[in-house]
Amino acid sequence: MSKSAPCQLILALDLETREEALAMLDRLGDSLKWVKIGLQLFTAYGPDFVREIADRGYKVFLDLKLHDIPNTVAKAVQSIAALPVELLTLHACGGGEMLEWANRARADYAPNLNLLAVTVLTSMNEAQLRALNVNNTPEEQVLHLADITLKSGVQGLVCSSLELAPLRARFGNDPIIVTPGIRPAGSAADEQKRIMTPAAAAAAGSSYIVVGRPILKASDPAAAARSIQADLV
Ligand SMILES: O=c1ccn([C@@H]2O[C@H](COP(=O)(O)O)[C@@H](O)[C@H]2O)c(=O)[nH]1
Repeated sequence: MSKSAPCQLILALDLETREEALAMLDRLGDSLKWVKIGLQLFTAYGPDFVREIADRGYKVFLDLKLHDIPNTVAKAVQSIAALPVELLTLHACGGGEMLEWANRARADYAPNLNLLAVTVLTSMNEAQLRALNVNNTPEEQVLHLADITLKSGVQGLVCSSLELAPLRARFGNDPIIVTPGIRPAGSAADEQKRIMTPAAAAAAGSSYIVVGRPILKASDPAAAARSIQADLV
């Protein structure tokens, strides 16, 4: 088992406009290395926005959560291979075949890209899984989907920090594990249900924590980001 690298902060740049997003990055300064572009800004501004963020020197995590038939997902990965993206998400629920096709497209067209399979969304709890006829606990379901994902050859997982300990115990330090659902102590409750503090997530073995609103909505976003980063070392 290789030694785990230090946990890093990824900013979820979930804002309405390109101008707001760039102004936020200007406020946050140099210490931020990773930016996650999600559905909100990608659907508004597309590949040009991805290039613009990468041109500013950030590493880009493109969070599109692809979920379709294997051929369609593999072709999307092929298209994304032309972009300066380091991490890309797809849904583990698409199944092993979809994940294998996506990973083959990655290997053929973008060997430096890492794919991450989203297991159980951090906004979901056991009751919500039951409503979908999934009778596993979130932890059991994450481990089940992680087995399928890692057998497919995909490089990493997205899950909540609550599942880090059992995942690291089963799969070791090699898989990239990215954990959203990060809330500093004292944060107000919202739709994120499986949450952890930055320090606890880093200690539990997260490769990258993803943080959006606790930074974006802070009165001083740069101070909020600095305080989270200080908790990771
Ligand atoms: O299970 C998941 C997968 C992705 N996300 C994304 O992470 C950020 C979290 O933002 P916050 O404002 O810190 O809640 C957001 O972009 C989600 O799309 C997730 O939360 N959970």
